[in-house]
This record gives sequence, C-alpha cells and structure tokens, in this order.
Amino acid sequence: MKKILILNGPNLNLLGKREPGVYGNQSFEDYFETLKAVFPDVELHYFQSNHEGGLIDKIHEVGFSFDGIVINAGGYTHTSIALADALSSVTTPAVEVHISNIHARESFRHHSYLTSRCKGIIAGLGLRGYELAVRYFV
Ligand SMILES: O=C(O)[C@@H]1C=C(O)[C@@H](O)[C@H](O)C1
Repeated sequence: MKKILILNGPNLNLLGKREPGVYGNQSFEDYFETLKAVFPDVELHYFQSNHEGGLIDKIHEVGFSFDGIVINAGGYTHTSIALADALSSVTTPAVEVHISNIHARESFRHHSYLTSRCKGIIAGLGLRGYELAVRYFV
C-alpha cells in the first residue's frame, strides 16, 4: 500500500475560518476525510505545523520511507531555504500544492523556494489540488 504524507504549513490549521474568499470555507480536517474515501487503497497521513522546524522534522521522519509528500508550506513557501534543503535531503519525491493561485496574488507570493525541489506544483485549484497531487503518486 502506497504511503503518502500531506504536509501543511502555517495558518492552514485555520482553513474554513481564514480568509474564506481566498481559501474556502471547509476545514482541512473535513476535507481530509473526503480524501481518504477517494483513495481507500492509499495510506494517507496528514500533518500540519505552524513551525518551520516541525515541518522539517516531519520531512526527515518520512523522507526515506514514504512514496510521496504533498506539501503546502504556506508562507514558508516564499521564505524557507531550510525547507527547500529538507526536500533535497530526502529520497521521497514531493509535489507542491497551493489552494490559491499564488501567481495571481501579491508579488511576494510569486516565488517559491520549494518548486525546484518538487516534481511539480498545483496552484489555484482549491482543496482539489491535494487530490490531484496524491493522484500523481498512486
Ligand atoms: O494558497 C495557498 O495554499 C498558500 C497558503 C498560504 O498560507 C500562503 O502564505 C501562501 O502564499 C499561499
């Protein structure tokens, strides 16, 4: 059975309440239940942290045994060389996801330190982007 980690960064614990016009009105916990039903034969794991080091530790934890990482690093996408290095340090491939279209937003969101360390990026498709990213690995 394929093992996939969905890794969410800062402020994504507030999905459903946080800027619903941008990020939607569904919590990730609710969405994750739907996602597990879409992929009954995949071992889906979900971890969220508001702390850069917590995200890095999780990448180290799964990065030599899991089949894929789906990462939405939130704001750390645009700032974290350490997270980019963590993705480069492990063998598990990653797909980057953003709920919003970061290229249609403020210019500071247009650059990602992570994309060059990922197989690809899905942005602007809402929570559906996570499903599409998991589908890449199964
Ligand atoms: O669209 C998203 O999921 C990303 C989520 C965030 O929290 C922002 O900091 C990013 O800039 C965009």
